[in-house]
Amino acid sequence: MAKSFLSIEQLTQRYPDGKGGEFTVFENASFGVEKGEFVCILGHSGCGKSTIMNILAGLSDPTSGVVKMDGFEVSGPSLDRGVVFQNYSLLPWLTALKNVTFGVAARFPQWTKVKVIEHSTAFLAKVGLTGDAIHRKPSQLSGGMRQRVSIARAFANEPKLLLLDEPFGALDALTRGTIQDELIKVWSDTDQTVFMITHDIDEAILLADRILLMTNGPMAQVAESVEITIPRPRNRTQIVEHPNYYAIRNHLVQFLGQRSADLSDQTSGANNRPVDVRIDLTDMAEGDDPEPASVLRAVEG
Ligand SMILES: Nc1ncnc2c1ncn2[C@@H]1O[C@H](COP(=O)(O)OP(=O)(O)OP(=O)(O)O)[C@@H](O)[C@H]1O
Repeated sequence: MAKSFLSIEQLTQRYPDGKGGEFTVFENASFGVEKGEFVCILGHSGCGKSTIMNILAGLSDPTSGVVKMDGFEVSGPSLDRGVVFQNYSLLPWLTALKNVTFGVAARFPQWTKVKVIEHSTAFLAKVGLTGDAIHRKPSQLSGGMRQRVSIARAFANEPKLLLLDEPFGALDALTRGTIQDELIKVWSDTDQTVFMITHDIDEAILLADRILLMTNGPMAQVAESVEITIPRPRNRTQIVEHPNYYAIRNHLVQFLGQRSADLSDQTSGANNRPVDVRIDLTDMAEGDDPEPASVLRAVEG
């Protein structure tokens, strides 16, 4: 099997349990992400999503296992991997524009100052920030605007991989919807590879090419990789009318409501890969029996 652009190989994370022993967050987790893919990861609180993201970012080392990007082992943070956290993490003493140019100038040291500003301004505009707003400091911006700056900053650096850790978690539903649309727009313009943590099933279906489902911890597993068989461009109001929408949604709800617990705390094999799940009602002829078994094709990955 050809190696993926991002290859997570037999990742194990154990932590001290506070009683002299240790507990295993996940063991031998293995999966891949292809170049240009948008992958979301869903799972209950504490299953290890942020731990995986921190390892992918190079911010922490796993107990064992490796992550390879473009064939090279990830170790330590790098401008090749951009991270957007829920809490914005902007530099408070710099304006929105300077928060973006700061990273762009470091990423592209050969660029002129004018080019850095043009590039950064263009990315801020992609997320709806123009005019006076880009010269304000984070404390003078709303939460939604700050998160737009974070997203613009991350994309403007053109990292090979963008890691988004619940980037919309702190936003109200309306702002969240607008910024999700902007995120899709920037992503489709740039063809970045994105790995995103979310707790929101509908957000994941709207944004992702594929959703990874984690069982509950300890000993969590990335149990399934669910393909989102809904064509792009997707629109939040029309997507719900697609025949696959509720079939996929019900599958995810069922996993998180039941199977994530049923499958939890199981010892895992040496190479613990998710099962590929493809749900597509559109390739059924009219009059076919819409039994889940006939539309749900699970293939060992
Ligand atoms: N540095 C650490 N030391 C000890 N235990 C840790 C450490 N970091 C995380 N954990 C534990 O590892 C497990 C996984 O944590 P993690 O934050 O990755 O989960 P998560 O799926 O991202 O949760 P949430 O959705 O609530 O953010 C939890 O039980 C957590 O308490």
